Amino acid sequence: MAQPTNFILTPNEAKSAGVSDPIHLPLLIPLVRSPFSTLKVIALGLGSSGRVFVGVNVEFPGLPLHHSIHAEQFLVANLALNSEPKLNYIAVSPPSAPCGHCRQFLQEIREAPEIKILLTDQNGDNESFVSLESLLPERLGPESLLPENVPRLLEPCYNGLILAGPDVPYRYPDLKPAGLAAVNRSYAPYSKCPSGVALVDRQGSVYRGWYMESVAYNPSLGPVQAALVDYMVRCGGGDGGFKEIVGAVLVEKKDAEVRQEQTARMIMETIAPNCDFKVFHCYEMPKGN
Ligand SMILES: O=c1ccn([C@H]2C[C@H](O)[C@@H](CO)O2)c(=O)[nH]1
Ligand SMILES: [Zn+2]
Repeated sequence: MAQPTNFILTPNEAKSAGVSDPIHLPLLIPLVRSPFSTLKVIALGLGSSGRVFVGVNVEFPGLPLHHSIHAEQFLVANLALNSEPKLNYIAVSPPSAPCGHCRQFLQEIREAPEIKILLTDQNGDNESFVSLESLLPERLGPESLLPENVPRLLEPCYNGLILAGPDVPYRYPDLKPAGLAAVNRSYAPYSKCPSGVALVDRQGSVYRGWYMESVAYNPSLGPVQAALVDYMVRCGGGDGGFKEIVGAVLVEKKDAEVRQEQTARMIMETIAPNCDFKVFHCYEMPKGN
């Protein structure tokens, strides 16, 4: 079996792999294994901590194309799920620039216009960094709809949600607290309808991810996709792919205007038909508590 991809490299690991400068990010491309796509796209990102993050595109056979995860979106979710405060540089392979959808999704990061993107010519030569601003001028940014002080995608946030009763038992007890922790970190400043998903695999390992919105709504990343990013990052996608996932919990507000339940159930039924999928509701902790 091929070595699983290391989706997060410490500064020392990046250096050992020859990446001592962001221009060397493409050296990591041959090390990335990406089992979930026909056309493979790899995104590499250097965060402000010096860690290097990897993203791959994920396609879901049996689902409409718009449920796919772009490599750059995977990369951003990988940073968010692992508390990286800033993304400074990106390189995408095959030598290309992020598509329009990804340029838009990246806008949720504060000071996004300053993110540097590595551009290469068709031969993979003449590399140089350009700013995201130059690739997406006249952008629609979060400041169009949000006040300055609202935390942006990679900034810490806590939504103050608690689980609604009654406390129904569920066969994978670790998933409820993991789903609650996830919904509390969900980035949903536009709809104010946060959601989180926790997954468990056959080995009992728990993964989690949360809904991440875009000011343009459509490049938003669903909570199942985000949890699958965690699954890929931490176990490489598993030997049996997503079918290894045996339990899934979605936590969202009851009667939320933006509800994930039907979509999340449909995705899980398609990619992991034997998975036990449950929804739990949450509500905002009354102020003053
Ligand atoms: O910026 C892009 C553009 C496309 N893709 C993926 C999506 C799909 O899986 C495949 C074909 O478009 O490439 C990305 O990952 N990033
Ligand atoms: Zn894209």
